[in-house]
Amino acid sequence: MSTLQRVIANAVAAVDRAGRIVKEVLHSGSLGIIDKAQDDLQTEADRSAQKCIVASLSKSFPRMKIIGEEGAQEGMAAKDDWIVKELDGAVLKETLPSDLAGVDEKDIVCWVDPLDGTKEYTQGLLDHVTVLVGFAVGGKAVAGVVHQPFYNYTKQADPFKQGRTMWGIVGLGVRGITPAVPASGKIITTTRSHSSPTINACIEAMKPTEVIRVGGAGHKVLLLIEGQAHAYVFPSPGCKKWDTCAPEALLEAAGGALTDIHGSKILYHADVDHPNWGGVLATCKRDLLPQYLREVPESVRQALPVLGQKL
Ligand SMILES: Nc1ncnc2c1ncn2[C@@H]1O[C@H](COP(=O)(O)O)[C@@H](O)[C@H]1OP(=O)(O)O
Ligand SMILES: [Mg+2]
Ligand SMILES: [Mg+2]
Ligand SMILES: [Mg+2]
Repeated sequence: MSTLQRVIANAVAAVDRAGRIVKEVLHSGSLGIIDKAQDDLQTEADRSAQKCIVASLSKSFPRMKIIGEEGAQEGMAAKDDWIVKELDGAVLKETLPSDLAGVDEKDIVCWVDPLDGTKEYTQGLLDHVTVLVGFAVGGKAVAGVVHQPFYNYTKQADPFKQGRTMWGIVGLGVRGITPAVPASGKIITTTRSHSSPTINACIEAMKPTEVIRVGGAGHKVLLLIEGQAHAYVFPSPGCKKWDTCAPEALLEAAGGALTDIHGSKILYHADVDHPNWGGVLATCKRDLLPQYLREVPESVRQALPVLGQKL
């Protein structure tokens, strides 16, 4: 059994526990909101869910490098029942692509966003929330685990029996989600809570038939995979590597593509800068990406630094 496969299997089990914590905090009625920076909130759910995922993965895979959005969380003990040792059986049944099967634990970099869509979580837009665990090897996003705790959420049913988990491995495919493409139009999804004149100018230049403004990098990539939007356009440095690693791998495994606004690969080595300085551009199908890249106005390109290598 390959190490990467065991790591992904553990992450699939751990995100479910993290999603439970996200629900428990919501139902406690006390979100414990902290302002980390302007337009950058953290809640008790972000803190505790990160502790759960990082404590679980680091216990079983101590040589893997794990980078979480909420930092080291020093002084905060993980409760015993937050530590998930289980490995998801469905992941273990798969056969990994040969280039990933032999990867050593110390060469895996894990990017954790314990709660993506924090702003929307605090505003009750619960379906925008995802838990993201991405895995990179050699700087490339190769596997992504995405949990959506409030998928099709209804207050009438048991909250802990709701939610879904999706995962994808580049070269293998996706599980827990069925890829589709929009039937017609030119539908762009983008931020609802971190907008800017540059973002709006870029979208306007692309002449979409519809713009879907929703929260979360994970959520927007799910819209691409499920055929509700053609492109995710975010020419801003606001998204960090933990926002894009798992969504990028899931999208690529589903046949789409995610790069920066210049078409350069986003790099996920352990020592990289955390912000995605070149912004984010993603399409539901990989062959749609060049068209959207050509449509990025020169003024928008000038506003964002060029980094990395072209895809
Ligand atoms: N200016 C910003 N500061 C901090 N985080 C940001 C910023 N812009 C985007 N993000 C992160 O990227 C995600 C996608 O952006 P948006 O929802 O605006 O489209 C956000 O939910 C947030 O992740 P998180 O909620 O995990 O902090
Ligand atoms: Mg955040
Ligand atoms: Mg995020
Ligand atoms: Mg987050």
